[in-house]
Amino acid sequence: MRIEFSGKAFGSHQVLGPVTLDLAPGRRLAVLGPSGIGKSTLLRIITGLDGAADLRRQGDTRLAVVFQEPTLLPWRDALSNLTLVAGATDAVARDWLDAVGLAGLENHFPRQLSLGQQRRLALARAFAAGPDVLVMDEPFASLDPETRDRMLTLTDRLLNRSGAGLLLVTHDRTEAEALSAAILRLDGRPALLSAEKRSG
Ligand SMILES: Nc1ncnc2c1ncn2[C@@H]1O[C@H](COP(=O)(O)OP(=O)(O)OP(=O)(O)O)[C@@H](O)[C@H]1O
Repeated sequence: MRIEFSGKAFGSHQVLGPVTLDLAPGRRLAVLGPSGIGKSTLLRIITGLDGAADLRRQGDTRLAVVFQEPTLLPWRDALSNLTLVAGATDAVARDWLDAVGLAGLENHFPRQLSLGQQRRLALARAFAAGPDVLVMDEPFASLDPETRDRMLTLTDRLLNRSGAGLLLVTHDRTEAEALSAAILRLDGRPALLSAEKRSG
């Protein structure tokens, strides 16, 4: 899917310049840039949570989004969080719960799960929706180093298993590298995306 728009302003503040971005299954991209540059704004436009006047989408690519906070339904158990929100069948939901190490916890409510388990549930939910591209907004921020490394390994494995592409927004280049994502820098005023040259 190609996403194109000529810019995004809030009032007189021109945050983003022209953007052209190609997303596809199997293609892994990471957007890096300083705080406040417009990374979340870019992601909100791509996922349709925010608008851009002349936004054009070519191609039909299903996106699933994982935010920094797990955003689960508190009054539904783990299984229902997948079947209701992702629209997965019971069998598909159980399979993804198993893949993230939550087998046996299908009937636990989010508050009965640790924060790490809640994040894995949110990841399972995203994959259970069968996306072509997984979109992640700072999903590993605020995790302790060990949990972060486990989540990175798990995400990499699930991306391989599903064949989905990735669009990751992060401050941290080691996360992009751990997921073998090509790095796009978002920088300048208004901000522009540019591919980072690989050295060596
Ligand atoms: N709804 C809004 N109304 C007005 N200004 C906004 C709005 N959303 C974002 N901005 C401004 O747009 C700029 C980019 O914000 P954005 O949250 O996209 O940055 P970011 O790169 O994601 O930052 P961080 O890495 O700190 O999360 C900021 O100057 C912010 O104040």
